[in-house]
Amino acid sequence: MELNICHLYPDILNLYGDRGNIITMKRRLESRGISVNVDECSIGQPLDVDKYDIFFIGGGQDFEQEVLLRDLASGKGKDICTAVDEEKVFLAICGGYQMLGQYYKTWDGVQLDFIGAINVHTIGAKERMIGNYMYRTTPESSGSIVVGFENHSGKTYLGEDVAPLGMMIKGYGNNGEDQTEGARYNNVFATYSHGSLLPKNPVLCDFILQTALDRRYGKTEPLVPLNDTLELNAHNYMEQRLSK
Ligand SMILES: NC(=O)CC[C@H](N)C(=O)O
Repeated sequence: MELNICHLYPDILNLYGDRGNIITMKRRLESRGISVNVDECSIGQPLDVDKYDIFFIGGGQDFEQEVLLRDLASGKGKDICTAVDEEKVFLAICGGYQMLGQYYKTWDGVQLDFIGAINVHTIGAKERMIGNYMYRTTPESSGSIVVGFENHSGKTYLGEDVAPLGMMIKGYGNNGEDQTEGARYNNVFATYSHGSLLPKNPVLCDFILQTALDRRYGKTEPLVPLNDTLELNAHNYMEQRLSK
């Protein structure tokens, strides 16, 4: 088996080492003998939607998000919507999550009209939501505890047809108001978790990989377990700290 991963806008949306999620997916697949190809697609480069099983979009500041608008409007936004409708797997972080939504109105009143691949919108607040945080994903998204780090001014609100990725245990999540965190629509997994999302949360990582394999090959054998001692040490340390 093999999976093809597309890293969208790696040179623009690249906060807090979000790229580590791609390294983790690749390593965890290759450890099971599954080949992985990773391509990058940025501004001005055509996107061949059919070629990919997983799309990854990292986080970025308001400025970088604005830089992308023209490229998205020139056709890539539509291509991304097609991929979402075709139930391709997406992992989108923070600014990349907001970009999949309808729009982002920044705290200083600038409206960025995004692609509407998922029915969410984001309104910037003056006070940023920053810190280590923790949530439990819904059963449809692995039902596991996720530890992470969030840093955003945007408050995201989910539309009717979009489920949360999880429910908050500690921290702000989507908006600091309704206890939801992230979004799940078709095979889109969107979250505010930066940096070490998949390295520290191997259960969620394998769930996402299994989803991509099942979509491409039909129902596949469960992924064989790996030795996750280090990953779970890091996970459990944060979980304990955040439980206090
Ligand atoms: N960390 C990020 O990706 C930031 C996203 C967005 N610019 C915000 O502040 O809400």
